[in-house]
Amino acid sequence: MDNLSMLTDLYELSMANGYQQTIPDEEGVFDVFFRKVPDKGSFVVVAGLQQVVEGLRNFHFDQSDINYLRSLGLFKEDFLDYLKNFHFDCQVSAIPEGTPVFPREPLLTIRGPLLQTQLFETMVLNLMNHQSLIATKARRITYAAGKRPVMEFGARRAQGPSSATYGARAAVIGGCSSTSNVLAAKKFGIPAAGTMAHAWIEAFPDELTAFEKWADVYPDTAALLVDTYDVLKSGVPNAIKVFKKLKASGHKPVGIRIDSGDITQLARGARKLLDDAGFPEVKITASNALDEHVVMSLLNEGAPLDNFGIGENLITSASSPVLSGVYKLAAVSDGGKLVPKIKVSASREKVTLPGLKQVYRLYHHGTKRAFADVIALKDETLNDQLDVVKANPLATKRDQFLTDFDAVPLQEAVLDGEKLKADLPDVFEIQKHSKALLSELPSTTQRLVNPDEFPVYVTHALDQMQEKLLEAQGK
Ligand SMILES: Nc1ncnc2c1ncn2[C@@H]1O[C@H](COP(=O)(O)OP(=O)(O)OP(=O)(O)O)[C@@H](O)[C@H]1O
Ligand SMILES: O=P(O)(O)OC[C@H]1O[C@H](OP(=O)(O)OP(=O)(O)O)[C@H](O)[C@@H]1O
Ligand SMILES: O=C(O)c1cccnc1
Repeated sequence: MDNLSMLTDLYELSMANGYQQTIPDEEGVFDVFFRKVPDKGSFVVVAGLQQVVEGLRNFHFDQSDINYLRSLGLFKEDFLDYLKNFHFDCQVSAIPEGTPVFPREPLLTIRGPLLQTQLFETMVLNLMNHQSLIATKARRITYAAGKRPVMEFGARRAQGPSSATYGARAAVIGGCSSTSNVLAAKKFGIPAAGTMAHAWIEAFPDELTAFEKWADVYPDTAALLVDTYDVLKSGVPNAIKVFKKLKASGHKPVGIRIDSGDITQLARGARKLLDDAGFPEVKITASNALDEHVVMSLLNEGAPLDNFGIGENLITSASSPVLSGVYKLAAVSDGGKLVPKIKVSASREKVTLPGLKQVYRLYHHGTKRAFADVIALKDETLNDQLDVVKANPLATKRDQFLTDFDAVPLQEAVLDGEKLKADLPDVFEIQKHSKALLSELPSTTQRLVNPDEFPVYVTHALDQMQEKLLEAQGK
């Protein structure tokens, strides 16, 4: 990945320069979390950690960066020297990619020299907000598609090259099976997949010739686009002619793609024509501005579809295009001792959780059925008789008592300085991990429309720490 150190908001550098002149030796702890799930869903599929780790390990400023920063006339030479000789010296712990996570949970925590930790905010949020957003959207779409593979087709509509490429990675984490984006396929070991465009059909004198020429070039992988002229009167009958020839010469016909019109009606008609011609194995792919709702609607209508190709609505998360993850200070050292901190806000909902923390997923004892998450102080041990408080300050009946559970910590150590402390699995391993954890959530939490909220609690100790800090602020 490119060096992203300069992809920062100016105020991070201004603060870091200021810390160096005022409290140069203090330590800081920052948490990444979000408050609102896109698309009124109940969870986010967290993603982007691998790029965060690469970004942090590769964090440096070259001479041209230093020259530019000097030209702003804001920074002391000592600070520019510090940046020039930058040496990453923080500890990072994080919830692994692919994990379904909930509002207010610390997804990633960075502890280290305050002026360093401050510098990472923009880059970390940029990477995690984007990939988590697209992984979450992809999970919604692939959930709607059930077992039918979804190909990611969005590169042409993504908001720029990096969104196309890292978006394809996130799409696979969220359940897509392949991508048309060759750069992403190469970079992340994703199967590269695709069919043909209307241009190919239009480039030949007629549709049948176009299909025949394609089949000559790709006899074993031909998936023919059948909607350039008329799906049922021309596209599918011509495809069948070509499939018959392919079969006669020992090849296996693969599929057709429908990219316009009423997909259910057209897929039904196409399926009948293919079956009647002796091609029940030929697969039907649908595309054309699909999203989770259209996919669900097509399948509810009984459309005989085998695959989906999905671009713009997936790669831009068009229906809900922002994940507002934040990076908030949880503690600062004072003379060597960490002091928990909160951000006090006019809105009670926005008050942050102080201190070093861990998130636990709670399972009914001896089962794989998750029923709640608990955010605790890092040095707490959770016993099996647990008084907790709902993490959402606006919730009613906040106090709860939990028992008879197994608690699994979610955050794990990832970096100690530049030293990697955790495995960074490949995208399909992450996808597998994600599916396994999703299957542990209640089905009512998993559904797309009006899902049940999954309870997230904080321990009494954490709640009390927050209350004390609020009182100290006169709140
Ligand atoms: N049976 C269906 N149920 C629900 N939505 C459908 C169905 N068939 C198609 N759609 C979706 O309806 C939307 C509009 O379809 P429409 O056929 O009007 O597309 P279009 O883009 O206007 O067609 P064209 O590509 O020919 O210009 C697309 O998102 C498409 O995926
Ligand atoms: O609709 P999406 O989910 O983004 O899927 C990708 C679309 O990209 C291609 O169309 P193209 O960009 O050539 O234009 P079109 O919309 O006119 O078919 C393809 O035929 C799909 O329709
Ligand atoms: O291969 C395809 O069919 C494809 C790729 C990108 C966009 N639309 C379609």
